[in-house]
Amino acid sequence: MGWTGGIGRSQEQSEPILATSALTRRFGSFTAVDELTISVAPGEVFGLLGPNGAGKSTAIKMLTTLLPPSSGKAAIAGFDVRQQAAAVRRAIGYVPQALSADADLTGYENLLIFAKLYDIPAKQRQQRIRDVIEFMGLQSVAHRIVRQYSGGTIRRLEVAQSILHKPQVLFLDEPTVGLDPIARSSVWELVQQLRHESGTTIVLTTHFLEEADRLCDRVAILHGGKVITVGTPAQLKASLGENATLDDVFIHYTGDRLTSGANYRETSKIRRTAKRLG
Ligand SMILES: Nc1ncnc2c1ncn2[C@@H]1O[C@H](COP(=O)(O)OP(=O)(O)OP(=O)(O)O)[C@@H](O)[C@H]1O
Repeated sequence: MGWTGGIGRSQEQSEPILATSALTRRFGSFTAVDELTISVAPGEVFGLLGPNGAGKSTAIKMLTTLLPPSSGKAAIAGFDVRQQAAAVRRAIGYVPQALSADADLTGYENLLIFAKLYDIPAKQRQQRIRDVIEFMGLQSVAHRIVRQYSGGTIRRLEVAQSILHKPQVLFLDEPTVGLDPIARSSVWELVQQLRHESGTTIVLTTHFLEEADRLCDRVAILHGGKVITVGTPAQLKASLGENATLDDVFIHYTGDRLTSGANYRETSKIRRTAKRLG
């Protein structure tokens, strides 16, 4: 069986695979995520967009069980992120903004560590790793140390690590930050391939609105921790008028420009990531 054989998504399923209700996270008196209510259908590619500090990463951290909510609810694959965190972790994959592969190991060795972390039975590990290496097109580099990889290849390895256990929902937190345009488009091709061939539901954040427009079935725009609008890119653009772009929609709702004139925080993040990814 190849990589895509066993994920078992039921396209017809009408229940959302991810649903939140008034999900809130406060840090002291500051509310980073404010009553977030969204629902994502199985197989959807859902984008969380918003200016720096809008609450995207905090929302993803709550959904991936890394940060407890202050109030509200979230369920993934029917499991509550608070009460059933272990089951949620088995149902999800997560590629964080920070580098999650060890540069001093080979791609294969990194995958082996993740296979053990995910508790994939020893008898299945080799085959599962081989399948995922093939699926991600990592055959020619699997036995080289990660330090020698290009930024785009590191991201492919990180996605490979995160889907070894065949998650139903994959979270990608700014997967293309710091990558050049060619590497970026190879990561986005991969997202499309994952979605089409394995039916994985994908929740991503990105600063590239054109890419969100091309890839996402629906996007939610966050501002000040709140969802200010949600819809398909086509619906959101049409609501502003003919020839509107997702950039126009973004500026309309947030008064902010996302893709140019990066502020200090954004610039330092891009540089940090670019440095890490070489
Ligand atoms: N541990 C923390 N303690 C205090 N404040 C925090 C903490 N984590 C995040 N925040 C604040 O919460 C707000 C939302 O941060 P978050 O990282 O979720 O935003 P974001 O939309 O992901 O931004 P970016 O695009 O820059 O990653 C920011 O104002 C941030 O400073």
